[in-house]
Amino acid sequence: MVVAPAATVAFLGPLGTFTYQAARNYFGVHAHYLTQPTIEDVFTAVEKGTSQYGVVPIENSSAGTVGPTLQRLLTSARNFKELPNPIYIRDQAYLPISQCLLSRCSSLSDIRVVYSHAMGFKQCTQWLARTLPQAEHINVSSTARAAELASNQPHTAAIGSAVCAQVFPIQVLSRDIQDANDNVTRFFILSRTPSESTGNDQMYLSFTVNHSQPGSLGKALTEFRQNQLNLSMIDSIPANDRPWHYYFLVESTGHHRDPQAADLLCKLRSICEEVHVFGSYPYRRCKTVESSS
Ligand SMILES: O=C(O)C(=O)C[C@]1(C(=O)O)C=C[C@@H](O)C=C1
Repeated sequence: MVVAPAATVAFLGPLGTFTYQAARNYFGVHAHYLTQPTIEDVFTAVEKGTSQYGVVPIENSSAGTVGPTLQRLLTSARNFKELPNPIYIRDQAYLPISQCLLSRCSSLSDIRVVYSHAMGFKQCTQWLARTLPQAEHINVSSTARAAELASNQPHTAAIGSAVCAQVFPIQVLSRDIQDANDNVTRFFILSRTPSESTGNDQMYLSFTVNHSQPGSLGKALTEFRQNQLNLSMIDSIPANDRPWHYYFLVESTGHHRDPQAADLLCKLRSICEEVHVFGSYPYRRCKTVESSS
């Protein structure tokens, strides 16, 4: 019997991050997990072939898009031709997020410093202002890294998952401290091979336009409507080599190899600059507290 080798999966570490939980839910217990210090390193591991797959957060239902993921997607698009192995987004996964306050302190009044990932702080802004107004906030690379730091230092706490209390010597002081009831993060699954069309997909792409031409962005977006493709997300990132020039990152229905989407891409290439497809992936509906009630 030939046993298929376990998939290798790079994720934002250390163990205990929400990204790790999303990766475990998606790839299961038998995959080989490779912890990475930053989101950028997850991309690099897939590009270099150190890992078959990568898992990165893309957006949170209350705190919005994850800047480092957008930025790194764009870097890989701009270096596409030089990359030995271009990467594709090939699937997506959702994870409900319950943020906890984790600490070695037994009382909230002993806490002077709180560590977390920027997205963790954003999700708990009101709770922190109400409960720990005295505490300094320090951004670190992930919520589990925050828990690791707080587990080694007195008078500190971390915002992160309850899972961190199983990984580091730290206790859960408060649970569900996020401001929104329905708190969900969406993750992209990266690989060096694109996915096949399923007939019900979404795709993610970037382009830039001639900013001196009035209506150039409007014209590009109208093409999606004319091809019956429904837009679900649009972000803009400043081009660091051209002040006041932007890249637009757009998600819509469709698979880039389907006729309607291929026709759209053809039109976009004729009216926009630097059109790049990051990949297509099956459309998945996210179950929220609201939609299930
Ligand atoms: O720091 C973590 O635990 C992560 O997995 C990153 C991340 C994010 O970037 O959004 C993932 C889910 C939560 O929204 C908070 C943080």
